[in-house]
Amino acid sequence: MARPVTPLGILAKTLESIVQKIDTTDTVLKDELCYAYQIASGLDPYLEDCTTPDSEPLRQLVTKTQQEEWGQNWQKQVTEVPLEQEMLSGHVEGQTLKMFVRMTQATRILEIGMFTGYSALAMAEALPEHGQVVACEVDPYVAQFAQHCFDNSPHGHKIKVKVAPALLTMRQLSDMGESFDFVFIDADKGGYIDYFNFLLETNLLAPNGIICVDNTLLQGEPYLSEKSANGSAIAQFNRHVANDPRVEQVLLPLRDGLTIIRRV
Ligand SMILES: C[S@@+](CC[C@H](N)C(=O)[O-])C[C@H]1O[C@@H](n2cnc3c(N)ncnc32)[C@H](O)[C@@H]1O
Repeated sequence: MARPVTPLGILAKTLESIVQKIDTTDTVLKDELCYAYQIASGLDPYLEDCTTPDSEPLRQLVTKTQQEEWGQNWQKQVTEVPLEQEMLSGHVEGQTLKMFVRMTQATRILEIGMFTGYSALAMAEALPEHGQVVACEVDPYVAQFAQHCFDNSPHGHKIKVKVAPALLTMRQLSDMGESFDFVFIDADKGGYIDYFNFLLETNLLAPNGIICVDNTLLQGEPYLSEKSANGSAIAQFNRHVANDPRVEQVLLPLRDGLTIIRRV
């Protein structure tokens, strides 16, 4: 069972715990807490319900990702980095990315951080036949896992996987004169500022290109006083983008935060 990894999911879980524990004769307080819990816990299922369902290959990819023993894989050194099922972005975010690709009519997509390939495949589904997703992933095992899932989809052939640290792949792509009209950043949080700067300072982001960045709310940490290393990295990234006159951006409270960025 996946643990909550979004500000809303954590809020709902916390309210649930309070509602279960509260021992009071104050029925007004109890009713208010139950109301707050219902509002918080009902939102995600409602969003899921009102959003176009995933394709069968995406559903199978999710199930396969949930069934994999990621903790054991890391202990047994099957994977080179620690991975967990919660990394997968999921239905509403996947459909959002797919919608953005259609809206921007992007044909060249760069993904930085692929994991089992959920977001790469969701975006590929929105591409025309000649479109391409170049997906950067540092871990060879999960890259192969994703490739098996892509092979089960009629859109999988549009995805080209590059197994290496993303910045290395980005340098190679830039040297080859490649550029992308849609970029999804969803890898190591400490690398976000470098990825962002590199995209803006090279030809890699096409002149009217869009960058989408995941986890920019990182479980609420950027606006809370206690931060993990990833929380601090995201807080710094968000400040960096907000202070950068080269871009305009909006941080959407979708799942764990999704920032949309364009050059001005
Ligand atoms: C949050 S997951 C990506 C989830 C995926 N985009 C999705 O929506 O399902 C982050 C992935 O980035 C990969 N990663 C971490 N650091 C990286 C790096 N420096 N270069 C490339 N990939 C990296 C991790 O191995 C992991 O698979």
